[in-house]
Amino acid sequence: MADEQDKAFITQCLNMALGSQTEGETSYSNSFDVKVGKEGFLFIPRLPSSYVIDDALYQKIFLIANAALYPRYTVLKQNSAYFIPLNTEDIHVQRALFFPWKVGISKRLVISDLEQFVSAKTSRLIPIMENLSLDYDKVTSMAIAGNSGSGKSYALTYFLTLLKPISELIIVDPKFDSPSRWAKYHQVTVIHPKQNRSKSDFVSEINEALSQSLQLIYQRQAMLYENPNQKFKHLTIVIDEVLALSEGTNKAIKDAFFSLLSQIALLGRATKVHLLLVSQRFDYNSIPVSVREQLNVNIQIGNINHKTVQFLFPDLNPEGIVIPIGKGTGLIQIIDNEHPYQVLPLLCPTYYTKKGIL
Ligand SMILES: Nc1ncnc2c1ncn2[C@@H]1O[C@H](COP(=O)(O)OP(=O)(O)OP(=O)(O)O)[C@@H](O)[C@H]1O
Repeated sequence: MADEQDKAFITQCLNMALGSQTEGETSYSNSFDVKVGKEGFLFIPRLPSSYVIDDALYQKIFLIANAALYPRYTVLKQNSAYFIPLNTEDIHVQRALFFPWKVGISKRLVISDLEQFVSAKTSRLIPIMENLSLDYDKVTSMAIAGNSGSGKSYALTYFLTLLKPISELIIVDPKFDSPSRWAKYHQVTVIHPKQNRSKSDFVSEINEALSQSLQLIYQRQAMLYENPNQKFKHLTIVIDEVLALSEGTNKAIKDAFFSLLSQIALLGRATKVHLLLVSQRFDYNSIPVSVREQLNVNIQIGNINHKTVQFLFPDLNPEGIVIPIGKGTGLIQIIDNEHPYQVLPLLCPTYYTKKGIL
């Protein structure tokens, strides 16, 4: 019954708003039909039609439906028209445009005591929103981007706290700020700049740590060669403000830094060595393209527009995605076998913790 209501509602919205896009044709003239399923809805054009079935039509339907179905469903933005074949012999209606959705809208997690939350957690999943969790066994590299004040450090502290029980951590903190304080409190290794040392010296120290991690990858690869079922403990290399490392650094040292990052991003997957990178933006100055291509959790917080999403979501036109208002909000994309291709509105968790750690 609910499906019938949703179908009637979507059909009505499309009839009224599509107008010029379908050359004035509507479902009343039998020019298209709508079908609702669990995973999304179908727009079934009746061909031949006087309108063109192309990306522009697909995006227009997305815009109309996503706004009309908010907050009942979140229609998942696709980069281009999503065609599916239909199981019929009738050539006029053998294809449909598919609009996948998630029931409801993204909801923020609010955690009243972060330490207690972490110690009470039994599964290895990392909760991100009320209906979204991350399986760390299935991802290798993560990136958090956002303008100043958007909530990157706050989100990073959350991830550090949740990762600590499941992963060894090496933290690089060029700003000598909250990650260093967090690391001191939790007795975790941290590399930060020191007063009497130069910038290049600092990046060399990071390269040393990256090189050791790469050695670990090689050792683990050799172990996997002997026993493919070998299990390893996660190791995460966390780098805050990556952009700060490449600016004003001696070229040879910067090149070595980029090369080490690339190798770790490429080879870390099977050997459970991860990168967690934070930066205002991820242009080609901050990380090599090959690292960007390996990222499988992309988080952009703060301002969301064509310009800000161009590095982490190069194919995405954010138009029509409802971005929640508030601190630590934006977009998230998880690329693994479990989640279909999707970019979701994100609200980073809000948590409370013992005073003085942040
Ligand atoms: N998810 C959230 N829930 C509640 N408050 C948040 C959230 N995210 C950020 N904030 C608040 O917003 C403020 C700014 O966040 P934060 O310092 O993490 O920004 P930033 O992106 O790291 O900025 P900068 O690059 O200048 O360091 C913080 O004081 C924090 O309390």
